[in-house]
Amino acid sequence: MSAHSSAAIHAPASTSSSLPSLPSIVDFSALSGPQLASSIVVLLVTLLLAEQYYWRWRKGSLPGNKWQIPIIGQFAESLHPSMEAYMRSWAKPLATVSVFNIFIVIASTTDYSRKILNASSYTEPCLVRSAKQILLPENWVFLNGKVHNEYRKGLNCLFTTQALAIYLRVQDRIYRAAFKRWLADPDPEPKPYWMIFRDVNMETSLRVFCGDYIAQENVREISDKYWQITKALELVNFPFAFPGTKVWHACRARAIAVKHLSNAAAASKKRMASGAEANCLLDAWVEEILAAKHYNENKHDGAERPNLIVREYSDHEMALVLLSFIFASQDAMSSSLTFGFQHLADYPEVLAKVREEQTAVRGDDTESPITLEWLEQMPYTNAVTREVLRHRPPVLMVPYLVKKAFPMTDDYTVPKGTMLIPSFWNSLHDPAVYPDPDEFIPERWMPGGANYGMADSKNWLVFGAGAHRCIAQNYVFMHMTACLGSAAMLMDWTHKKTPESDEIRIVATLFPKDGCHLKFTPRAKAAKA
Ligand code: HEM
Repeated sequence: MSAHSSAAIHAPASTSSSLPSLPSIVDFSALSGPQLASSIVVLLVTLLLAEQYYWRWRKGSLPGNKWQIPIIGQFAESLHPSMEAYMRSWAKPLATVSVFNIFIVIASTTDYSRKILNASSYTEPCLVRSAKQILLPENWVFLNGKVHNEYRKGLNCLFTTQALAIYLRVQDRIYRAAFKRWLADPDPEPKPYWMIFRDVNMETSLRVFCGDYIAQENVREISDKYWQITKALELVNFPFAFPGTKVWHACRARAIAVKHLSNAAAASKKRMASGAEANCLLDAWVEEILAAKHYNENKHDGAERPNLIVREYSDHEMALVLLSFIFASQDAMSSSLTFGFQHLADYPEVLAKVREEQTAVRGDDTESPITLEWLEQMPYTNAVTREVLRHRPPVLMVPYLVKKAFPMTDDYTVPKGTMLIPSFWNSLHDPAVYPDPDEFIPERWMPGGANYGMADSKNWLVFGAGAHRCIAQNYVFMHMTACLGSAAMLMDWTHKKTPESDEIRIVATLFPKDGCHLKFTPRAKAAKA
């Protein structure tokens, strides 16, 4: 038995012999009924006043309610997030909220957001409050500092040009199959497509990540169950994962996903050991590990190979990395695809330019799978992707946990334990940087446009910044540009505008409030025009 556990076992015995027990200090049995009642009232009032005092102390000079609803704070509001409420909190550079006594500071200027994202000695990523329960505490996304940087370096091999070329082949196959299904829909009326885009996106992710190592019925199962995870992605959930709560459902969904992903990792290791060709992200990863091992065993000059991955990854560890990718991508990508299709229908002049570019690159060839070389020759379609991401940034905020008091301004230090949230909407809708920021204008990214060549400008926070910036930015551009470009080439679609089309619904990320009513029809003749 370890020294630690034996000390823990012996402690109560020694304390009970040296300290008076609680009833001997406050002998409740000696109190009359009214005395007991008034003692309890005094105790409760003291606790409630202490809670209010603590709130004001943490808030300091920052704006925010003078008083908090006891215990739950603004929990009710956080259950139904709305753009209107978010906009109110972004009206000030720093705003404060409390939910179940979790003190939250929301930062909404570019300078503050960047300061937080680059303060890894003061902060660590906490995603949303329930994320550790859902993704499991050992997941690499919760690492920070040097150990995080090292781990992340080992994952860079998953997003090389060579790896992206493999993924693009898989994506092309899945989009085309989805387009066929949408075109074959006999219903003449437009219908909401946001959940359909979501399903296609999950299928794309799982096939890109796991190839054919996951059976179709398991892809379906993960996709269906994953909705439970999306629904649990509230900033702050009910604190206990009791059976029936959203977090409890999400943890059950995660267990199923991890089981299938672990099995896929094991199958990829087995297949790649026999020298097979890489067909998916897992294969590309295993191939890299095998190549590194081989190099290590055979190197003659003792030189280290750059980006060498020398260690093994267990099936479970690989599954958790894939889960983190699904977690990071599923909702954001579904949101961006939905707005991409909606905007192309609402701005026919933009769609016409996309088609012109697609035809210039592909000619009459609508059948060959899209390639990385082709994508490089599509600056306008890429500009559409960039503008969709700016106009409707799918990740509005990234919560961090303050692990050491963090001097935010000259007169305000964010206390340890605070959930500190940089938010990006204001940066991406700043009229000084993006003229007419609420308009959808892909031309701003083209030669002669206001933002041409400014992809790395200070305000471009779509993918965050600093050590935890999105690892898959190139993948995102490839995914969106390939999908929207091919759709424009192969189909026509109409968007039924409703009063809610331009309003935003928040379910983990942003979607058009009406779910985006679309109807797809073939474009065989026009494609040849
Ligand atoms: C429209 C799509 C996407 C958007 C807008 C987006 C945005 C973001 C943002 C804002 C962050 C946090 C950055 C920070 O804390 O500074 C992030 C992190 C991350 N993203 Fe993405 N993302 C997208 C798609 C993806 C995809 C497709 C993947 C995986 C295939 C992915 C994997 C990750 C990972 C693993 C992290 C955490 C990185 C780390 O902690 O080192 N994301 N993403």
